[in-house]
Amino acid sequence: MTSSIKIIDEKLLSDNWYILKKYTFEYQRKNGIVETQSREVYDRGNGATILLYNSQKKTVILTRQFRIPTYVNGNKDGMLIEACAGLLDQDEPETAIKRETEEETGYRISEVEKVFEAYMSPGSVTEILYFFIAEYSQEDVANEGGGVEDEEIDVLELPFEQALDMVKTGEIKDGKTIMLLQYLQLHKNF
Ligand SMILES: Nc1nc2c(ncn2[C@@H]2O[C@H](COP(=O)(O)OP(=O)(O)O[C@H]3O[C@H](CO)[C@@H](O)[C@H](O)[C@@H]3O)[C@@H](O)[C@H]2O)c(=O)[nH]1
Ligand SMILES: [Mg+2]
Repeated sequence: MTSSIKIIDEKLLSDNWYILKKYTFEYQRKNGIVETQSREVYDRGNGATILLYNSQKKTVILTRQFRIPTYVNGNKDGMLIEACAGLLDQDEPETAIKRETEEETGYRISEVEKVFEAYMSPGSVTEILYFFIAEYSQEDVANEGGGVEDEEIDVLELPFEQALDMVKTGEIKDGKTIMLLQYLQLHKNF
């Protein structure tokens, strides 16, 4: 299929933190008719996420932090359990995820395995998220984690089976985290 998109206007709605724009574009429908559409697009850069696992102990490392968007949409105390993740901030995905892993979880990991990449909210957010997994062990601890600046991140070490159960019960409700837990279940013979 050939794309025949023509951007005809790009209006900045907010650059208060990240960038929200309204795009007006010509889009050719399957029947050949060209119509003009407008969509709001939020650009907060690309990100990376990682699931740390220990094959011997059959455990994983997750994080817990306050997420205001979930609080205003039904998550009672706003706390969310997630795989470690962060924005790339101009780095390559592998460099960025090693940096975020050390900042958020305290583990300094040298070998990471990229498993896939995905648009996580393609109707409105530009972001591609790069997904990684890595083995961790006690020897990899470099600091106590918790994040940088005003971040307040708890580090959780959980039995893998318990984490999977928490997906079923709804205690884990974050898309990237569920994707990574299921990847591990499918591919790592856990
Ligand atoms: N002051 C201010 N700070 C903000 C704002 N938006 C984000 N921040 C702060 O910017 C920092 C970004 O931290 P990262 O660890 O780099 O990113 P993240 O928020 O964990 O994002 C990760 O998870 C997201 C949700 O799953 C992913 O969308 C994203 O790709 C990334 O993987 C956080 O401290 C966050 O509070 C804002 O509007 N104002
Ligand atoms: Mg983060």
